[in-house]
Amino acid sequence: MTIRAILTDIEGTTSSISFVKDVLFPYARRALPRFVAARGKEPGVRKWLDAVATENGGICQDEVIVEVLQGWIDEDRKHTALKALQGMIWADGYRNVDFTAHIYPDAAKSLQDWHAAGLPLYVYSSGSVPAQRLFFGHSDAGDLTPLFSGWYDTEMGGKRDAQSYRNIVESIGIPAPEILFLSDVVEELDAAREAGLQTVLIDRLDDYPTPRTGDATHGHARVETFADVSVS
Ligand SMILES: CSCCC(=O)C(=O)COP(=O)(O)O
Ligand SMILES: [Mg+2]
Repeated sequence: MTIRAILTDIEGTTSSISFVKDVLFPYARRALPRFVAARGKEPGVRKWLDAVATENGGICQDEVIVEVLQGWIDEDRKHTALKALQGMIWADGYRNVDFTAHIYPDAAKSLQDWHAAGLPLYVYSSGSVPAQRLFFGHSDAGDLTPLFSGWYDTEMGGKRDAQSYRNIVESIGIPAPEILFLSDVVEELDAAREAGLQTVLIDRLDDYPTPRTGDATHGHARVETFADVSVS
């Protein structure tokens, strides 16, 4: 089947897990108390803090909300409120050039080649859409945001839920069998396949030192870099 669009995950797929875990998450964890104290009253921030408070029995003190959020960072919770707040915090880091976002060179090259060939590219990540734009806007390969036609986060639903991919397919407007989804997580690929998308497991040896072969691939095509993703 022809591929007419590509949907890609970020962490573990275009970019290393260690950048997210060792740079982005600790930055957000450290900055959270000051960020909440400085901006906690802004409606766009308050709404997410209140969502966390409600989910935790109606906590009143911001200091406790911060502790809950820091616990979620430690657990790598993919919670929409946490992801939205992290995105706002990382904006400062990118602006101050405290870091640039890691992107595997093969991913940057293939994304550029596919875009040049006229293939629409989309992102689906647990990171919030603003965080995704910052990420690709300040990548090691420069500003890659012009390559993308659309951005999706967990406001479309969880990444292991087939309905999320149906929602994205409807938004993209291309039939599911003509969209290729790339991810490092087989459960995400399972959900995308259930929704009718084509799938490829990106199995990066830097992130997953033991190659996932046989049953561990759940029958998804497997490659180790974007250079081996076939789109024709
Ligand atoms: C683009 S924001 C940084 C990554 C992040 O917070 C995250 O949760 C990434 O999850 P993914 O769905 O891209 O594996
Ligand atoms: Mg991932």
